Amino acid sequence: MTRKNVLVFRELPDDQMARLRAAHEVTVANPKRADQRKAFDAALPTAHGLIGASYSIDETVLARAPRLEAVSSISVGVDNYDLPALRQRGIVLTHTPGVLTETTADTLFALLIASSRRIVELANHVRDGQWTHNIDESLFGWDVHGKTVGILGFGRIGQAVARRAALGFGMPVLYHHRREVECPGLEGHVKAVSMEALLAESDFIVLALPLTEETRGLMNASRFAAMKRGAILINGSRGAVVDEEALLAALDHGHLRAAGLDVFAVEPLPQASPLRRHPRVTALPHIGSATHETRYAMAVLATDNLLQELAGERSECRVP
Ligand SMILES: NC(=O)c1ccc[n+]([C@@H]2O[C@H](COP(=O)([O-])OP(=O)(O)OC[C@H]3O[C@@H](n4cnc5c(N)ncnc54)[C@H](O)[C@@H]3O)[C@@H](O)[C@H]2O)c1
Ligand SMILES: O=C(O)[C@H](O)CO
Repeated sequence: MTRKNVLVFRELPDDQMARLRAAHEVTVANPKRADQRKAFDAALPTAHGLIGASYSIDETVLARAPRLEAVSSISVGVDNYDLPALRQRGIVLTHTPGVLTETTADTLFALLIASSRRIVELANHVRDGQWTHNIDESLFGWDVHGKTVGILGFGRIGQAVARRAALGFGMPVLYHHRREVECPGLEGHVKAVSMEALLAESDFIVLALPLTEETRGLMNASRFAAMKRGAILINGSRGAVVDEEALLAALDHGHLRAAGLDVFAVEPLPQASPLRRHPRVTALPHIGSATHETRYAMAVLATDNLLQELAGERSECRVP
């Protein structure tokens, strides 16, 4: 088989680097690091395959990559790729659905519990030496079990959150989708409703949507106003699905009780962002899938995808 040129943004686990090197010529260069930018720019014009995550691949990058055949994203979200530009050039894009579903759902459920039971705030209370007498009700949290959770983005991750909520915590689950979704094992626990009903009836709203032109800014001031008073927002999709200023206003007016956020419009979250220190925001550094096991599984799948595509085979993880 012809050896091709593969550009890797960041070192993969050793065994996956070895698989790539056995088949192809490999360059490692991270376009986001100033000290590696030159190497990236030098390798791009001859690259047949790219593999990595969270770097924006648009027309300006593609114009400098005339030999590119396949891009393997180590993520399920593909909002940082210019899909029409890739399609127009006949470049295949693959991603890593499925292998991160359960871990990401764990993270979102952890955020949900932490936000409602004030876990981070109260752990800091102990750490800061403030636990000098029994806490009073000013530090009580709110129940999770039995409350209603509304899920926007009822795909793999949304349904995995629903399973945790319904089967583990006795929570009725609402979702809003273009069509009714079959959920084996969850019959009687989940209900498809209108967007209005989901906003009005949910104690928690969990976002597990892709970022698209349709979902950008979906959670805006009027949707926050339509949410139940005292509800909690959990965002595990992409930051830009939420209007962050409107979210801050809804928290400050007291209409929303809290927010648990794994993703932000700008990442890393800028030092000046009020979301960093807001007393009712639990902010995580985009760790939905960040466990040793899951990141390894994502690297293996992304390597499989690229090796298949460069060998002229069709991977099962092509982005349609
Ligand atoms: N926080 C993290 O680290 C992390 C990890 C993995 C995925 N994600 C995000 O989660 C997203 C979902 O991943 P998934 O594997 O569950 O994808 P998926 O495709 O299985 O699910 C997404 C669901 O959203 C639905 N949807 C799309 N547009 C909608 C709209 N306007 N209104 C209502 N529903 C809509 C789709 O029909 C689909 O059912 C990814 O695209 C990514 O952005 C984040
Ligand atoms: O989309 C994904 O897979 C996660 O957000 C990691 O980038």
